[in-house]
Amino acid sequence: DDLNTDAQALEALRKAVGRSALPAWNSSTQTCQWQGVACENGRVVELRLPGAGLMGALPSGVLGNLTALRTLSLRWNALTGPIPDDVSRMTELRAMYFQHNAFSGEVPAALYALKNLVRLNIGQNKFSGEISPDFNKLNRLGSLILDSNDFSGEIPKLDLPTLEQFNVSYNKLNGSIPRKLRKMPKDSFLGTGLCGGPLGLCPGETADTPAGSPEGQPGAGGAADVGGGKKKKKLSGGAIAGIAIACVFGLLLLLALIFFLCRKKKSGSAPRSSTAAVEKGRDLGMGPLDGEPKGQNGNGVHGAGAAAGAVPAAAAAAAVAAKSGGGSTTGSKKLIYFGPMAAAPPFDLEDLLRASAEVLGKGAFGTAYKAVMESGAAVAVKRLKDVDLPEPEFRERIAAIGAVQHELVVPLRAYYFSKDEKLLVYDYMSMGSLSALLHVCVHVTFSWRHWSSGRSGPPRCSTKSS
Ligand SMILES: Nc1ncnc2c1ncn2[C@@H]1O[C@H](COP(=O)(O)OP(=O)(O)OP(=O)(O)O)[C@@H](O)[C@H]1O
Repeated sequence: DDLNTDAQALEALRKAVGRSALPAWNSSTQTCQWQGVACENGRVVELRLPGAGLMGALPSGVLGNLTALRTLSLRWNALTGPIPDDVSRMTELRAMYFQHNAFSGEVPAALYALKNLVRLNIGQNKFSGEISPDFNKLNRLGSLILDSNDFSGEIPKLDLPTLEQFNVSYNKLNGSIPRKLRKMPKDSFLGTGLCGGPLGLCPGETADTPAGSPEGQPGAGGAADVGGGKKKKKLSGGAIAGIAIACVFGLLLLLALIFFLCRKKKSGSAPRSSTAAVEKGRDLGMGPLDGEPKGQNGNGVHGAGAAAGAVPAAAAAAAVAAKSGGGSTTGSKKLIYFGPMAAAPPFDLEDLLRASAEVLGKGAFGTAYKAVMESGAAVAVKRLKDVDLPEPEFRERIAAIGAVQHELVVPLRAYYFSKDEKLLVYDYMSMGSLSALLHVCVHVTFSWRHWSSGRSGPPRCSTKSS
């Protein structure tokens, strides 16, 4: 490997393709001074013969002897045939410019041995076959120009980290542009059947297909999947709206279900007591049996509208009791009377069931109702709550109360007992509550003049002034 060897190679090249084009190359002049030749350290390092009128096929075993060559430019000539295999010996080659010739055949495997190649331009020739993935071996390439040839098939996955210029335009290529090449401009791929990247979406590809996926997209012309990537489809706006509506609807349904279950649990967990019976009465549409006292001002005074909203509360309670099978222990489902009334009961349970009722007041042991029966007779019914005595004991205690006879004690006339319902029936006292009279009239509207005038009868209240 010396200049002499280089000179012989150049002379052989001239004879093969430039006999008429390179008359100045003769032995009378220094090799390094020949047209297009540049030397360095006694070796030919550059051969530039662009548009020199070279014709024919490159001879084998010639270029390979230029082992120090770094730049080989034979562009714009009429060179034909394949690139000879011995180019692999030009291991120092940095730049190869073969564009605008008529080279043909496949790119020889020998070319991929030129590891130092930075610029390779074999565009505008007649090269054919597929673009080899072996171009990846030329990992110093900054420029790879393959345009205007007869390359076919798909572009292989090329991963050339320093590649800045790439052109495969006007070849018979198809399929998807590989991921790493999609950054190249559109001009790099014109006149091909390629898709993706700067050329727009491939069939079946969506706008948000990640950069890593295109290699997996089917190419135009039914090309096979070359990358094994996965399609990732974006949800449409309609689908997102549908999902959102479904979520809201599902949430509402869930809330409704929870609400329903809570209510069911609440009603289901209530103890089977008079309170439960009241709730049952409500469920039966009997009205507010155990709410705020109606027709009463909170101190036991029956107001003008006392009867408003009257409901068959006691009757309802009794009915509930009867329905609940509460009389099972007695089997009678009857009112039990005391004293002389026991012989000739003025009304029975049925009458009480049909009576309309209004709440008089609530005490510690239950609620008192005024029950007015169809006959017009009125009684006060105390509906006991939380009294959980066995029937014999209850009867015994009530009998003791029923036996009390005193002019200052409201007589207990009858009672009803069942497991879930216990009613005490008293005479109805129509004069109102002493407590109310004391608290409202005495402190607020009691008239001393009225009192001192010596008029008879109870002091009257002025609801207006109170
Ligand atoms: N027999 C009756 N006639 C007229 N009104 C009555 C009668 N019994 C009770 N009331 C009215 O009903 C209110 C409540 O009576 P209730 O007996 O429930 O009160 P309480 O004695 O405080 O109750 P508890 O003994 O359960 O604590 C009374 O303040 C009164 O106004």
